[in-house]
Amino acid sequence: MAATNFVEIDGSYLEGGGQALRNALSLSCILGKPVRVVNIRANRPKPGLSHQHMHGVKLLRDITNADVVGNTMGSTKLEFIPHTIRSGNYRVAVQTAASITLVYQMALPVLLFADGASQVDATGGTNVAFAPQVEYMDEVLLPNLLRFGVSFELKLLQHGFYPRGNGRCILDVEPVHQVKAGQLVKFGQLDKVGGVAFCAGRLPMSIALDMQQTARREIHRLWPNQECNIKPKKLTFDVASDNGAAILVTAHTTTGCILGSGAVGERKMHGHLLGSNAACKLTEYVRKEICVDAHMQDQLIIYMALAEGCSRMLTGQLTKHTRTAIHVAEQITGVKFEVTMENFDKTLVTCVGLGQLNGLL
Ligand SMILES: Nc1ncnc2c1ncn2[C@@H]1O[C@H](COP(=O)(O)OP(=O)(O)OP(=O)(O)O)[C@@H](O)[C@H]1O
Repeated sequence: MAATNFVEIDGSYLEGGGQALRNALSLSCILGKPVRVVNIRANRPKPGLSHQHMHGVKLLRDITNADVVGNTMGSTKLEFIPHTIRSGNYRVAVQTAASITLVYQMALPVLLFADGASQVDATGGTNVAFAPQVEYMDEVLLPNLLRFGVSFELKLLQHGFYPRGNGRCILDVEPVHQVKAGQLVKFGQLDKVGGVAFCAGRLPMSIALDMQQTARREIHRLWPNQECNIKPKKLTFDVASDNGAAILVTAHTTTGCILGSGAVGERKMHGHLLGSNAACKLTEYVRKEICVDAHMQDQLIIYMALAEGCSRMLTGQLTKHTRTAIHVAEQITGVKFEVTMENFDKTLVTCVGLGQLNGLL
């Protein structure tokens, strides 16, 4: 039997987190290229695969009927040989608070290249630290992806927080013929500030109000007359049974840019700190007049690499996550990203994508 020709990705490069694995496997499925990822999450306190990554790998294995070696807890090496992408209804049951959105981050680009509509019903964490909150995926990622001709529908049925999880979402994805090049370079002017500040379980409504009011004060300190519609909420028991608190603040510009900034409460819930953290980051983006926020940067790289034509995004300084995503995308797709400093704190990222066609439609 002929030896498999793997593209080898070093998971310890730059950020050294799970995102290199997620991007590598998504691209592997879309391009039909076997990949081997070594040194997985080498820069994390507990290196190797954790629940979220294992569930993500299993989901991509199911979607592409892949041959997989090394998908075990703590594994630092994985070999993945994908076959044809199949549309369908998939279920991911994470028993911990591992992030549902990170599992979706892996599956969404792949399902765009399937032969029909798909659904992924997932349980796990919906609002956890170091991952996009479900609200961010819906209110920030979705409108940014619409610029690339990509859409999805996300239903949040149950919130899930650290440590128990138990959240549940359903993601519906329609396939595309091709991803379009996205243009995210004109900031225009700040139009609206919105968002949500919520708490759940035994936490009092005062925490949600604290987050909302502190965030609003921070926005008004810079722009006293700015409309600022952050909704405070106490979630009802039927949609959130455990204690949890989180905020997402969004800025919408006159040219249609949407930037987001969030914070999730951990053991001690200080509403004013969560509110000011989220709002301060957002005001920094708006003051710089960038079109793509610090977390959206790395999440758009895979779409820029796959798109037909030249995509451009104007953002702040590149994060390590973004530089890692660029490195992985360049290695697997062969496309080249160009990064130019516009100012000392603004960066223009350009990429002529692969123009990957969905051969199954
Ligand atoms: N507050 C946030 N809002 C939106 N997206 C976020 C936020 N925090 C992290 N992310 C995104 O979540 C992803 C995390 O990637 P990372 O490689 O750190 O994950 P991981 O290694 O799987 O997790 P871990 O940090 O547990 O090792 C990145 O795409 C990052 O942009």
